[in-house]
Amino acid sequence: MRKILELKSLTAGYEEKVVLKGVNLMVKENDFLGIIGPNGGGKTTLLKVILGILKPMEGEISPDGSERCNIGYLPQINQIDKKFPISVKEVVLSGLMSHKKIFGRYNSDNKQRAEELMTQMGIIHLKNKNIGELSGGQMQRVFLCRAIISDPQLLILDEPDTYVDSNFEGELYEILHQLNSHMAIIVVSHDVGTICSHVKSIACVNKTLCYHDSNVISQEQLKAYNCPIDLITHGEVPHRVLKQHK
Ligand SMILES: Nc1ncnc2c1ncn2[C@@H]1O[C@H](COP(=O)(O)OP(=O)(O)OP(=O)(O)O)[C@@H](O)[C@H]1O
Repeated sequence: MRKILELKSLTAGYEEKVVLKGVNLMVKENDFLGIIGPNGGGKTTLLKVILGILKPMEGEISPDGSERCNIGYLPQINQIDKKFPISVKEVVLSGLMSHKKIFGRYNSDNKQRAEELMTQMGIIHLKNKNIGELSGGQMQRVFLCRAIISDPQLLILDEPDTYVDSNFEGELYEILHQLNSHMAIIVVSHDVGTICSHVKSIACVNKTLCYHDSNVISQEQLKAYNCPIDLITHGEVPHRVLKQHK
């Protein structure tokens, strides 16, 4: 499997504050990696480094600069300015912004692809609405269309299950599995049970990164993670084993 991104001995943070230290991670085509970790553990910071928004303090990211693979990104919905006057259709097409000339127009193929994606996500009837008029779940679908319209090599989703009802959650992971046949996926989620039942590998991020080349993590392995977490497993045993009541 071809490598599309690698982080080596990476340290990253903000001004004097070190958030991530000694992080090593390799992403290969068709990987489906789930990132879990406590609040403030550094998951979003890791995504910012991968996206090239945040420069590492130390370490190496390869390929870098203009060589970086094409990345589609679904941000946390609460980070989006809902007052910005832009229609659903324009948001979806804006995922192609870096692929067209400045002031260039979207061509008919671009518009057709946007319509296909909006139909697939069940939001075609909203295409002329202003983004600020949508519910959180509808907005998730719009931004997912935007993230995949350029057919990226790597798709990154930051908490895609927020605002999403259980019907669409099933559909969402079905769509992600289809996309995973031709793109690598990294998904950050607090819904550990859901994420672990869909991904192929897991990274626990809490200042350092512990990588598990499987979607099963034992309690022993979680000790390295250094924070309380449910036991995640699949098959004969329940998906979550919660602590006993005292
Ligand atoms: N722009 C910033 N400037 C300074 N500190 C920041 C900045 N962004 C995040 N931090 C700090 O970095 C640490 C890691 O934040 P980050 O957002 O990466 O965590 P996270 O694992 O994504 O958390 P959550 O699960 O709450 O989304 C936190 O202590 C946070 O306060």
